[in-house]
Amino acid sequence: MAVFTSVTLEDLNAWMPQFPLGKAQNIRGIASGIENSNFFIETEQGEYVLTIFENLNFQQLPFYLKLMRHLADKGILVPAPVANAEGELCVALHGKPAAIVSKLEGSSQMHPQAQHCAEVGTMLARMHLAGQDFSIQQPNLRSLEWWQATVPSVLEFLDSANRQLMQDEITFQTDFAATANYQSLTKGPVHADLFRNNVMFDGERLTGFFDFYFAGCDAWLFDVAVTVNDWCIDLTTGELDWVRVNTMLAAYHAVRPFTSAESAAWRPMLRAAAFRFWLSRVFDYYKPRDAEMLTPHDPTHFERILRLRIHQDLPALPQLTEV
Ligand SMILES: Nc1ncnc2c1ncn2[C@@H]1O[C@H](COP(=O)(O)OP(=O)(O)OP(=O)(O)O)[C@@H](O)[C@H]1O
Ligand SMILES: N[C@@H](CCO)C(=O)O
Repeated sequence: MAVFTSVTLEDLNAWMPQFPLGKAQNIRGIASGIENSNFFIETEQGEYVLTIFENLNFQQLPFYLKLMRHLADKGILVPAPVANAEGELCVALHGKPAAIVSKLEGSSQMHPQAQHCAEVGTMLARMHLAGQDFSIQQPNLRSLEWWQATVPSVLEFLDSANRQLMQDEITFQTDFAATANYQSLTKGPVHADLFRNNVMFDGERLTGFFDFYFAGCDAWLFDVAVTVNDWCIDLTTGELDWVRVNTMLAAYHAVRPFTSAESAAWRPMLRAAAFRFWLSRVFDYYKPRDAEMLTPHDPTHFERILRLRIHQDLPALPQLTEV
């Protein structure tokens, strides 16, 4: 179970008076998740989620929590962090940063149909637009700089074909990031990890995006590519399902039209999105932070997706019709 730091009801009630939620009546550890310790808590004001951050620090967290607050205030369906009496969203618990956020209704849709992809595409575009006037800048901490620093540390664990693929791709992505095409892409706060397990649905109704702790300022198209690479594929082969891709892209485009620069960058960005998760999964697999507690994700899944995105035919991004 992914609770690295345990919290009893007594611990919680000693800490809770600073929040306007009354007494906590129950606390339950959440088994899924590999980054943080998460709990459902029942308070006099209803159910909330308590997260203890195992890897992020007090300097990094205001970006994520204030972004969620900003988006929630603009009507984007995301968990709303609760401030304490001093107006702080992030407060130490057992010496680690912790936050309370609202609990989303519903559950993850692990077998999405086109309709679910449309809902995700629409909310993603709305989220990008709503984040435009967010004032805090923090880079995506899992982008090019992290890739460049991390690749050398994992090459020794790969066979020669994968070592070659990883070296070729980091070179390709370094060159791509230096192009005028890449530089001209619209950037802003992105979720950067919008997988099926980070979105809640109640039937076909999307009830929220969550787990913003890989968010950062990056190209909006990177967010679209990460999302397509998880929501619109056959999970066993990594192949794109063109109906789901086209439905998600059309829904996004109807809210925030894609630019011609984004069309030109689509394939490199799908590759970047696959590479990011191949690398982080290889890293977590071979260099786990705590080997006993983490159940690493399968790295070969994204190696397969990266190989496909380099060569396969791709559905084009929708374009504005010229008049
Ligand atoms: N605001 C929320 N509302 C409802 N459920 C939530 C909320 N936040 C987290 N959960 C539940 O807790 C589980 C774990 O949360 P989360 O995915 O954020 O953990 P994590 O450790 O960051 O995991 P990972 O990085 O592996 O996705 C989710 O799958 C979801 O069931
Ligand atoms: N979504 C990531 C896990 C970290 O959030 C993955 O599937 O590798």
